[in-house]
Amino acid sequence: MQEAKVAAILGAGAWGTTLAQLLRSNGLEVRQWSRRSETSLAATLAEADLWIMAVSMAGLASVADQVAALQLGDRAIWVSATKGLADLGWRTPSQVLSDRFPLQPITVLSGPNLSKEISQGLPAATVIASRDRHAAAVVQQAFASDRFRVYTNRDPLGTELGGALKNVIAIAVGVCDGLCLGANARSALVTRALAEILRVGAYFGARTETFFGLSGLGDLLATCTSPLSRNYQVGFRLAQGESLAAALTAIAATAEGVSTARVLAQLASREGLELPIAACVAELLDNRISPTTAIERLMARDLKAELVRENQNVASNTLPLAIAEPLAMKKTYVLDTNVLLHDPMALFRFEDNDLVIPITVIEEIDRFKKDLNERGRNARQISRLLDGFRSKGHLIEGITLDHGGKLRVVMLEKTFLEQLPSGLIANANDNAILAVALALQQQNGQPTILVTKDTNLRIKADATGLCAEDYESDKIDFSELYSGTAEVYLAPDQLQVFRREGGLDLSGEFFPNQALTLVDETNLSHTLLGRYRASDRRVVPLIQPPKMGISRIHARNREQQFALDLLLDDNIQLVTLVGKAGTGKTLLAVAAGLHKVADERHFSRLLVSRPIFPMGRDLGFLPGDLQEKLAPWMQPIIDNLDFILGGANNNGDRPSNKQQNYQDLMGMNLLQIEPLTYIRGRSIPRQFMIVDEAQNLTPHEIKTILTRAGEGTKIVLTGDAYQIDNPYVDASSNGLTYVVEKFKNEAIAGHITLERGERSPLAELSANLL
Ligand SMILES: NC(=O)C1=CN([C@@H]2O[C@H](COP(=O)(O)OP(=O)(O)OC[C@H]3O[C@@H](n4cnc5c(N)ncnc54)[C@H](OP(=O)(O)O)[C@@H]3O)[C@@H](O)[C@H]2O)C=CC1
Ligand SMILES: O=C(CO)COP(=O)(O)O
Repeated sequence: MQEAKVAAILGAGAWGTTLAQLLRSNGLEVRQWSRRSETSLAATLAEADLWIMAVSMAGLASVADQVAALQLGDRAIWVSATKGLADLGWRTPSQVLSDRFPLQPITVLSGPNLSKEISQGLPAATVIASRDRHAAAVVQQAFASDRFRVYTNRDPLGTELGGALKNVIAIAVGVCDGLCLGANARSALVTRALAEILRVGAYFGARTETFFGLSGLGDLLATCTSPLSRNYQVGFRLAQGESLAAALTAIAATAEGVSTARVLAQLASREGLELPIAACVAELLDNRISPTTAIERLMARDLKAELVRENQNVASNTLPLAIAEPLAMKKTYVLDTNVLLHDPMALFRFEDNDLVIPITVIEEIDRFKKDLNERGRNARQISRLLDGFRSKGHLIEGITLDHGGKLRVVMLEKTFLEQLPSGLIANANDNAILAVALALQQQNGQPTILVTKDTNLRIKADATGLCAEDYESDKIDFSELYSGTAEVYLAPDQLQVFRREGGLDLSGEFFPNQALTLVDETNLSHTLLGRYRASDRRVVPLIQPPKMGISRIHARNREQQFALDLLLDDNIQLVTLVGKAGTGKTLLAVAAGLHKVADERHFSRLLVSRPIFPMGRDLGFLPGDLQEKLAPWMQPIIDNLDFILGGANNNGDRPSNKQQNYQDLMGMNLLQIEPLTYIRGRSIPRQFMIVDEAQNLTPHEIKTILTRAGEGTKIVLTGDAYQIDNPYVDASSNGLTYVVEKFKNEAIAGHITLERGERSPLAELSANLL
């Protein structure tokens, strides 16, 4: 990971100065600029790794324009630290930046961060939000310290809306406190405000859960409960009878809630959004109502239920009360072809929102339906599902799905295409789908979101002002993937009990079969290894491999010991091993499989398989019979078998009869190596089955494999989420990552992430650096 060394901060107010202090104490070189500085903007930004925007919203667009005019390249990562909303087009600060710097990585920094407390060295936490994981990690690293805890998330929009909207609410709470209305009134105001914030979030298509994190609820609480907040102070002073001008002069700093309230009032009236608190604050600020009238107006609103969708069996009812109401706003999701080809069941994954399939998507799906691969099968499944829906009504008029949402197929009208911005070719399928979504956005009273796995289409949508999302229903955050291991600190006598009695009762939350390193808390170099047994909440010792090793292979590090333990336990029917090249995952799995089949005879056969995805450019037509054609793809497995059966040492020395050995096993029907293509439709009883390179499979494909497991079969999935050759999955949406998370609570499954490379120093270095 690239490390940030130089940061340029634009804005020399309270926040910019505090951010500079945080970065300097982490050893970064920091340059700060404001419109009054003597140093030039160009000199401040030149060669900096981070460009941090910390000017008030009022100056953000003009400062961004000045930076863009300098044309300094797109290497630096932007960090947007401003909290506000632009009055033109309701753009958030990072959107204003991305309009001008479309090629640069953009991150958002936001959280409960009253600058005064942070500059005094008091502890605080914040969020770095970005769609660009790498950029978020670099910025996280630059700011994180033992007094400033930095989290990341992938919802910059929700993160920024939380930060902008809480300023308005802080003004309202300041008024409430200034009028001495008490704690009950303040709590009611903050709670109802959360509903209002969520409503805005739903309108823009932000993620609901973001508003319950640090940048949402966290910042709302900090700003509404601390007199340090300038926005709160403005409200408090208004309640004391001061004019807005006098209040702003007195605080002598930015109170973003003033302009944000006006922007929200405009949004509410133009888009028909119910934002009573923001509307009242705006009227108060413009001196159209008094503080007392503002409060009276809020209290005199129509009586209504707190929970709008009571007694409906929908997911939102499991969420806190205040959020149910904003979720009542339905959205229209327009689905791209690649979403349905990736997951035909996507049709059922949008709760009670409305779904639209542009006719172009149907035509594209039709083109794939004869394919003999996964994509073809999914295309056929979509066609069958849509055909089945026809019995419920006309797809063009819309049919109601079981969850309550409407599904309709929308024809492409000429007028839709005419509305596309010039420069977008009307006869491209992507643009036709975009045109339908844009037209619906204009016709619809509800938020419209284009869902596509195509990054470029999402960028085009963004450029045309349409909200676009990746399809993430089966996505797992890879950076937070369950590792399968944990450390437990114990007293020396507890370690003795574990050793003496062959186990130890353990309190605490662990996953079934989680590998535990028991650390002596008085001597950290003294450790014992065990595995958590969930049935009786005990940690038990690992299975000891024979002295000769497993098929002569010995574990070389702790992670490999954990992996072998899972591989050797016959009660564990599913093992997942994730690790980069050279960590030994495939070798261990093959060694354990051979041992179980040939030595212990516990399984009737070792079946090793891998999906066929060429690495790099395809070789084209290959001569020979099936085995010969498959040889290049199966060679990595054969290399592992060579190594084990030939008893090769680490210098690569091997006896000359090695090839004979694995072919002997195949002749005896103890070993079978075959591509995954041949697995579908079969039942696989009493076999030790290894699926190598499982990161190239979709969740749906993995399901097909796991459901083939017959009586007494053990399945081992191995892979490296950073080496994906399948264009339809990524580190977070591939089947291997998906299975790790889905099975982590199951007693018949175990997982280990292997981090340490053991192949060679060069292999290890390459896997880390490249
Ligand atoms: N203070 C805090 O605790 C936090 C603040 N924030 C956010 O950070 C942003 C900045 O806040 P903060 O530093 O506290 O505010 P200050 O009022 O202390 O400073 C504002 C900064 O913005 C600059 N600025 C204001 N208007 C313009 C303009 N029209 N053109 C160019 N520059 C301009 C000012 O320049 P000059 O110095 O020349 O006047 C100054 O550098 C706000 O959006 C705020 O919500 C976020 C988290 C915490
Ligand atoms: O954003 C802030 C705290 O997170 C600062 O709030 P004020 O701008 O109201 O002081």
